[in-house]
Amino acid sequence: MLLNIDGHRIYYDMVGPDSAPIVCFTHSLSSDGGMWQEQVPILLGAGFRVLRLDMRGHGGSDPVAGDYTMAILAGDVVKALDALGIDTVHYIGLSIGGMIGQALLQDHGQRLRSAMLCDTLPGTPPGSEATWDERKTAVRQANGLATIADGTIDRWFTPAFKDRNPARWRQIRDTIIGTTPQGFLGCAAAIQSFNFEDRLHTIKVPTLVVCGDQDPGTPPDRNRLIAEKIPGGRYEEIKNARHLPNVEHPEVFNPVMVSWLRQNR
Ligand SMILES: O=C(O)CCC(=O)CC(=O)O
Repeated sequence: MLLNIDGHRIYYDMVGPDSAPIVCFTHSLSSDGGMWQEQVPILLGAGFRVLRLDMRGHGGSDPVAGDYTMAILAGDVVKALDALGIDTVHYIGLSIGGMIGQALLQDHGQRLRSAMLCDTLPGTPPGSEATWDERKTAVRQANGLATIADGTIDRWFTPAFKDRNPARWRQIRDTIIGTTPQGFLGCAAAIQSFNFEDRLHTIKVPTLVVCGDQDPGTPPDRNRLIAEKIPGGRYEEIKNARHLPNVEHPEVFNPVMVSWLRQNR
């Protein structure tokens, strides 16, 4: 389904009973709401309603040209909630979804009942400018993400997972390649220019931070720091997982998620 937000269409998917508390998911850079498919049936079974939003230029959402900021991307989430008539949600975001989550926690905290931030960062890591410039150049030159897809998959999944579930990682690789260059470049610019570290202590919403123990791009120490700086923040690590622990080890991730949501229901 599509929502018109300021003239561009945002794709969303909402399932579950009208009266149930809503869990709102946002995804990582160059993925889409499909990265949460291992979580949806579990949440429906636990009595929640599930909303998945595709970021601009990702999945089924229209690309918008130019550089984005975390505030702009958080604004898309708030406008989508407004358009759907939703007051508050339990928020779960991974990677850039977790960065958008920090923007929401700081500037729109009244819309969140709880937050789960996964495999994310509190700010642009020092020294990462060149890495992001290289990825952006590769995407611009190829006018697409095909040339960065294999490197991305290797940061996202362990070799053991790739052996165990080739159909799933290939599906996610195809989603990476299907991401629009504008969506990737706009979001990459947002990742290159944000810093929430100094304001994390102002957050008042219950927050859990989760990270794969082998995540190379958004590593455990950066995630633990976010939990330490948020008053009452909690931290959990998923063993033997890289950047997408919800896909790599749903049998560990899902009980952590459901237990967290039940505590804050
Ligand atoms: O995946 C994201 O949303 C941004 C952070 C990132 O690039 C991590 C990675 O791909 O290793």
